[in-house]
Amino acid sequence: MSKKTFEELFSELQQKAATGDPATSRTAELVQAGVHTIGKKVVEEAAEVWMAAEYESDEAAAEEISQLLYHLQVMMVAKGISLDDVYAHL
Ligand SMILES: N=c1c2ncn([C@@H]3O[C@H](COP(=O)(O)OP(=O)(O)OP(=O)(O)O)[C@@H](O)[C@H]3O)c2ncn1[C@@H]1O[C@H](COP(=O)(O)O)[C@@H](O)[C@H]1O
Repeated sequence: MSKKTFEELFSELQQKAATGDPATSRTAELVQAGVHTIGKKVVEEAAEVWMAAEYESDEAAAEEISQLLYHLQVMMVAKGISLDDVYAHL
């Protein structure tokens, strides 16, 4: 299992969005597709978090949560929203 922090993933995604090939990078593909496509993935993953938390194992819920966090970060990158922009509201 790969392990990275929220901040490390965000840096990686910024790099992928800037220089990644949409044919091989999911992040570059999503950023190219745009906010509408990313928004649908955010909603889909949020629903999967809810279902996994209610009906599946903690491990399954954790995996769905990781996918939601990934798609939220992709949305941030696509919009040019930084970690500090979000942390300012926490
Ligand atoms: N953490 C993630 C990550 N989590 C989720 N996903 C994507 O989200 C998908 C999960 O959503 P679904 O189960 O709905 O997948 P799907 O049904 O195939 O999705 P659709 O194509 O139908 O929309 C996975 O198949 C991945 O494509 C991720 N894709 C990439 N990362 C990490 O992001 C970094 C950059 O990745 P690339 O941009 O692909 O190089 C790497 O460190 C990756 O590990």
